[in-house]
Amino acid sequence: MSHSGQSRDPQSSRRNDKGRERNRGGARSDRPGSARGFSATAPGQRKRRADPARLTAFTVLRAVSRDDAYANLTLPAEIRRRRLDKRDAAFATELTYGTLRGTGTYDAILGACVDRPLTQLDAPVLDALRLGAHQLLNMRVETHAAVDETVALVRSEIGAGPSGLVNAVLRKVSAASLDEWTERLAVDGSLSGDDALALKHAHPAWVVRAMRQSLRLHGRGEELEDLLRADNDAPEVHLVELPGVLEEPGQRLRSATEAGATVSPLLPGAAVFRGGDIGRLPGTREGELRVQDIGSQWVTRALAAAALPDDTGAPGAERWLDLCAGPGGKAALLAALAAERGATVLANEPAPHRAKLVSGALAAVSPKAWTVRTGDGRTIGEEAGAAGFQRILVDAPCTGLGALRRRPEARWRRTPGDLSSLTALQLELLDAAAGALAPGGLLAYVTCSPHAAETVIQVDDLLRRHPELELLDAHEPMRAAALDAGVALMDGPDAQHGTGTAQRCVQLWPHVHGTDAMFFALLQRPLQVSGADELKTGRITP
Ligand SMILES: C[S@@+](CC[C@H](N)C(=O)[O-])C[C@H]1O[C@@H](n2cnc3c(N)ncnc32)[C@H](O)[C@@H]1O
Repeated sequence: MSHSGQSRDPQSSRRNDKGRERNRGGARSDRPGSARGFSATAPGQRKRRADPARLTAFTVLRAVSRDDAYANLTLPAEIRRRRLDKRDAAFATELTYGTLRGTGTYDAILGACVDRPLTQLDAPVLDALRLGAHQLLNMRVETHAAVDETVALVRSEIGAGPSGLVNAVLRKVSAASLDEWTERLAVDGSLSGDDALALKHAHPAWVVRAMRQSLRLHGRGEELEDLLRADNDAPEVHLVELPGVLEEPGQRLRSATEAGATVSPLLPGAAVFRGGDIGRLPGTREGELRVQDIGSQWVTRALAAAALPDDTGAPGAERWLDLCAGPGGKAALLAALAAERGATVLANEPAPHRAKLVSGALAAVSPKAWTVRTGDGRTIGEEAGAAGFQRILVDAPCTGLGALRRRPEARWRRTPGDLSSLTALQLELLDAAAGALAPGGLLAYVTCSPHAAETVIQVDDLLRRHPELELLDAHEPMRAAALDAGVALMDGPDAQHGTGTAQRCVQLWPHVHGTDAMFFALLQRPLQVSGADELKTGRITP
């Protein structure tokens, strides 16, 4: 298991108790298991104050396990509240994200070092142990610093009582490297195949199996470990300048590049930002320059780029629909693209607070181009009218297994049980969207999950229920929307080689495209639907 880039070579350099890196030179005193690596002072006499970065990480870990909080929202607020400087903020981020991503594996290791089931430990103690285990096994923190600082954290935040236990357990953890631990546990537990990979790469075994199945469907059966590794890397930050909203197009992207961003060779208007304060970039406050994964940008642009039949017979401007719009990332780009060609977008979202976010996201685009509806997407037929919508985006609620890099705790929160309610909702939303399509209209089905049940199987089921729909080759509009390097990704050595339905859909992957694992299928309603098809879909009764 590797987490962010800084933990690749744990022996090359180490961090001192403040998390500052220092060269270890030839000294081996802090090698795991070496008695000289530990503080000679008894836990009861050591320092009592926790350092701010670890305290920040611990506070977020507690919020995640106690309140089901989202680390990607809680951590920045906590960093601001404690006024951490840049280095402490980076250290706190790695501590928090790494600990959360690795939770399942660290729990397996801690389980082997504690003389009782982990469920019998107080939750704050368990969080502190996980934090210590991450420093020992996956960061370049000196062993004595990882143990002493975690014990200090426990003393100041929980009390002196458990500090002896935490000290003893972390010493046991430090006796082997992460690879040694995972090998030992795999042997002891007779783990093989996906279960062993799950432990090694810190993914739940059901997620590993789902990833394997999906990769196979898309002709990438050999790439499982590459994907699992990529899931444990910190994602790059991608930016988009909304098209058509500036008097001087490209102006916001230019200032972003002057501040260190690199223009993306994949898509127009996109850039990659590898560090710095995004909020300071001109245009972010106004929403003209937005943070958005390139995968999200790509599928949105592809829906806009896909060709409609020459004459749909529809009078007036095209009507587009974003059925599941909250919080509005794709809606903003879609509306900007719509405004450029005189089309309008109806952005629908049932949760009122998320609908507000959608309005906020759309604020940079001419208000003539969009409307927000707060309502259940399954009742969208009310808005479709006789003419229907020419382009519909169904960016459905899903397990989010394609965005594991961004939401470090998500993999341990999701369960296979979530799939049945989500796939049922996806099915109903797709039916509603199919019913709202104009003749010749296009329906883009997008998920931020590569799970077969939410993607290819869902599309196959949709085609069974709606035989009038045609599944188009989604690669075509992806090429049309892309710059040369993006086209090369669709066609070159990295192109996918799936079969059947999977072959006509696009599945993006973090380890191939550097994006979230976004799925994109494109379906079209024919200009004229036969009476037999209408009968089958129940749109007319015999
Ligand atoms: C994957 S997110 C959409 C992300 C969004 N398109 C973006 O790019 O910012 C799915 C959205 O579907 C919404 N949703 C949940 N149930 C829904 C329903 N019955 N009808 C329409 N949308 C629904 C959720 O509130 C959530 O905001």
